[in-house]
Amino acid sequence: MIVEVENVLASEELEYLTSALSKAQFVDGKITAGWHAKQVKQNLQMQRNAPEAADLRQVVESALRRHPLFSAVVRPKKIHSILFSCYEVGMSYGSHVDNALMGQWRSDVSFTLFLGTAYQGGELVIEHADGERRYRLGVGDAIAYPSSTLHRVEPVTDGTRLVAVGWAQSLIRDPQKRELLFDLDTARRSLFAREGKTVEFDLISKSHANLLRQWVD
Ligand SMILES: O=C(O)CCC(=O)C(=O)O
Ligand SMILES: [Fe+2]
Repeated sequence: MIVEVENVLASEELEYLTSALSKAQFVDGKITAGWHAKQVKQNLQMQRNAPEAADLRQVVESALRRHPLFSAVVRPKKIHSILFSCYEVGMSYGSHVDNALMGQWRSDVSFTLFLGTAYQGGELVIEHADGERRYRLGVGDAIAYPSSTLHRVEPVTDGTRLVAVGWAQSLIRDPQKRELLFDLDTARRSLFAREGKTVEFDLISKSHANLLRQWVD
């Protein structure tokens, strides 16, 4: 499931991130790419061990965790490997699949959090069996998509594309099971809002809880 998650960042957080990133040192993005992705990765990223890096990653992680849609769809066990990337004119990231393992953590869901819109080109393109979809979201919004997909970032033709990217290992490894739990949860909440705690609500809640118990990693 691909979800667009709006308003992940509060305005102070966005300001804090963009101001810190405007002063940060950026290095060649190839250093964190897998051996095949290196061939097509042309961007810059903030040095991972810069003194402010851990703080900036924490802002992104906690903003995502507290977002009700992101947490319900992704069910993150671990949010990891957050990077701050910058694409200047001519930079792009060709078609690739993300590494399945990053250190000890699995990548189930990839995300991009958009930190600026002053650029042209630079769409995130996700490939599907039946075609491609292109994404370019507003500032402070994020997209979450399966790490199993081939995807790319189109060349930036004007301005600078600044994003935070990262990965989540989900409590529910199988994307179909994750979607099923999300649908059941959405349905029971809407039923509750309309009719309160009915017998039907209790039965869906029971099924939801018991499936979660069976499937959680
Ligand atoms: O910048 C993006 O939207 C995605 C970048 C990407 O695919 C990656 O860093 O693996
Ligand atoms: Fe990627």
